Amino acid sequence: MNASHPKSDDVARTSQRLSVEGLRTPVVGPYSLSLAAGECVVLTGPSGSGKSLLLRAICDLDPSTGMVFLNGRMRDDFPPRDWRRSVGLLPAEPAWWAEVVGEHFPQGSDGVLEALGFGPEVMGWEVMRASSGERQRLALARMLQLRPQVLLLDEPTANLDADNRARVESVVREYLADSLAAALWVTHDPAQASRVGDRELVMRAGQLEEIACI
Ligand SMILES: Nc1ncnc2c1ncn2[C@@H]1O[C@H](COP(=O)(O)OP(=O)(O)OP(=O)(O)O)[C@@H](O)[C@H]1O
Repeated sequence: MNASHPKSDDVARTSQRLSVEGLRTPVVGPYSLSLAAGECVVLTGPSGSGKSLLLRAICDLDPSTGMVFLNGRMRDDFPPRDWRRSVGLLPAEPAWWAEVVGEHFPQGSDGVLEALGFGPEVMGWEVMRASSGERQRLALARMLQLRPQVLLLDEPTANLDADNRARVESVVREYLADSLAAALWVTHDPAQASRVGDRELVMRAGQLEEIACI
């Protein structure tokens, strides 16, 4: 093997916000992909094809083999808590560890809650009184306050009407532009894929296929 290969691999990884190489769990993979700074890549594919499991594996919530790099640094070199703060997962059904919304926002709101359609009174709400669509938007705001460098978004607008869908799309696009974070955005909506995606990856029969976004 040519001795220059490892170095050129390092250069390629460092130039990407996220690099995934041969990532595999007992159920899905191996998958390889990369996300550039500021880029939004949409992930589509049939129900049950493994999109959510790929996001969980990248975030390190499920055991996996293969390699994942953030800005060229290997996932194994990060304390697990730091990895999960830097690579934020917004699951389809987010978990809540405190009863009142404000407890999840110790620094208060930084404007994201307002941009997502909430008034200041939301801080006093009990989480369980929020609708599923409200909880989805609250979970996005909670994740963004940690300033992640990669967003893994699992159908983040699945429960939303058109106005709130537009709010979420706009908040995420602005966040990526401001912070140069990258996003992997799972959607079943072709119109949304072309609105938010810079590229599209389709998961089909255990393969990731790249198609151009229209
Ligand atoms: N722990 C597990 N062991 C075995 N199979 C699993 C496990 N968890 C999920 N699966 C299966 O893996 C497949 C992929 O699930 P996944 O949730 O990733 O699909 P998806 O592409 O996100 O689907 P959807 O678009 O419906 O959300 C499904 O068939 C699911 O039943």
